[in-house]
Amino acid sequence: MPLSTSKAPDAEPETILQTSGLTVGFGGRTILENLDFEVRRGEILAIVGASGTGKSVLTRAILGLVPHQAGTVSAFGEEIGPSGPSVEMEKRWGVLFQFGALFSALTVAENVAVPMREFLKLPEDLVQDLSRLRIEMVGLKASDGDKMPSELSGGMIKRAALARALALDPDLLFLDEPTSGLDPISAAGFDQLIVDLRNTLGLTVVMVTHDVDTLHSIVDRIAVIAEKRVLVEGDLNTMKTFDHPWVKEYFQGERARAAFG
Ligand SMILES: Nc1ncnc2c1ncn2[C@@H]1O[C@H](COP(=O)(O)OP(=O)(O)OP(=O)(O)O)[C@@H](O)[C@H]1O
Repeated sequence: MPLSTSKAPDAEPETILQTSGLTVGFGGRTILENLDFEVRRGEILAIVGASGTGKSVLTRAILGLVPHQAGTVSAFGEEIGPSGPSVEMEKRWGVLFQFGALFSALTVAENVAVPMREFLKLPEDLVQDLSRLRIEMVGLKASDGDKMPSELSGGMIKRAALARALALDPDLLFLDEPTSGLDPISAAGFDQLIVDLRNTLGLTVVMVTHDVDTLHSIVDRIAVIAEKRVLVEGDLNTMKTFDHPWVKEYFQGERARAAFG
């Protein structure tokens, strides 16, 4: 059953993120070549592809965490120069890493406060209030803010990491396999949370995922990475009719049929 995905009314298609001719490689081995990709304001876009095709490399190249050899990356209408994204740009996006990447020696609330302390000069009581707000926004209890990451379940770790990704009230959210390791009910709950946040905060969401239920229930558009580029992009129906061995197996294979019906 698809989740409620109604969009904010002002979601005019507008490119918020774009790569043009992007080429990324390591030690003479090209992973992505001449890759064109765009993300429109307000959408939930999923990057899918076989293991090792370069989905994480693409997001890391966009975030400026790995260098690219050719092409351009632009975010919010501004090209990211050779020295990587500006601080102003970094403040406009939040990242949820695959395993949460919480600081194990800090409480949940302290983790959420890290970006605020790094980027904003706010009085301490405001930082604490904002951290609590973010924690509640992702469906955790305010009292969970006092817990250490080691005391959290897998689902709570994802939510705590999401609260930290939302710390600076970003426009754009990157999620790396957000539902991996969650049971189906927790995964569905997390998917609904992402939709709700997109709708209430007006976020744009880019996620790397292998979760066919997520693709079915909340994603607006899908970009398939294969053969070092975006092989095809579009909605689920486009994927279901695209003639390529991996795309066919992924979107029309047994597991896909179970999810897509
Ligand atoms: N820093 C690096 N140095 C050298 N090779 C790298 C580096 N980062 C990634 N690679 C290589 O790039 C290729 C793509 O990796 P990437 O992690 O993007 O795959 P992926 O599509 O995200 O896979 P998965 O679905 O399994 O997470 C892999 O062959 C990987 O070994």
